[in-house]
Amino acid sequence: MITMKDIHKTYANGVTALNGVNINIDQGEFVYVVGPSGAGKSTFIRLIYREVKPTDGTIVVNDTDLSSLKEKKVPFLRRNVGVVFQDFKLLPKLSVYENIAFALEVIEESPRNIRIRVMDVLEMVGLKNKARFIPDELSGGEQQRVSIARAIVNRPKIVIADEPTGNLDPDTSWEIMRIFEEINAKGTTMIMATHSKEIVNTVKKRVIAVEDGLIVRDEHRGEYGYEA
Ligand SMILES: Nc1ncnc2c1ncn2[C@@H]1O[C@H](COP(=O)(O)OP(=O)(O)OP(=O)(O)O)[C@@H](O)[C@H]1O
Repeated sequence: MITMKDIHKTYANGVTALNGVNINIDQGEFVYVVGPSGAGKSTFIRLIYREVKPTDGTIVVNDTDLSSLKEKKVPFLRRNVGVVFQDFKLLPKLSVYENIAFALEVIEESPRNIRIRVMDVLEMVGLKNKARFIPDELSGGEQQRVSIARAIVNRPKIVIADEPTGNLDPDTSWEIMRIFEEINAKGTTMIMATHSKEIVNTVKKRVIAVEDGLIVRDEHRGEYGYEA
């Protein structure tokens, strides 16, 4: 499903973010990526949707070797990898509905299918009644739910979330976690980088800890393991 072999990443400025990462993540797993600031968590996550290319090593995602993937094939990879960001990254001038439909319009889904699928995911995240709102008219938690709906509308095999609750209050963060658990329960792999000790120690999952560009711990039903 996701395999990294001896992955190294040194950015153009000479900073080495990953320094020999080996990992295997199976379809349907729920994985937290934890570690101190600057440890390499975002770099690890960005490799999976080819936002970042490794300097060395091989990475295979959904049977595709990303090391040799041609640039023009990257959009095909991204159809199977939904991404959720800390700052939502919604298009401010488009409605909730349009923000989500956009992901399907680019792959030329029929208008009828688009309508059905957008309303389905809006129902799942509890925002059917806000389809015509623009992002500014929503709370942070609601905006994050829209971005989750956008990430799953293509029915990807993997959903990646980089600090998805970083800008949200605790109650809203639990709502977001409930949605991620529901997505995962349907067989989607969930990979989430987080600094939330409370979430990791409450909703127990596999924990991968990254420090200085290396995986230093990998435990099923693991603990956060750092001071919050
Ligand atoms: N685009 C980039 N260009 C140059 N250096 C980068 C780039 N992105 C990250 N880095 C550097 O790589 C190292 C790892 O960064 P990364 O963002 O992966 O860490 P992180 O664990 O996600 O940190 P945080 O918890 O603060 O988000 C850091 O030293 C960072 O400054």
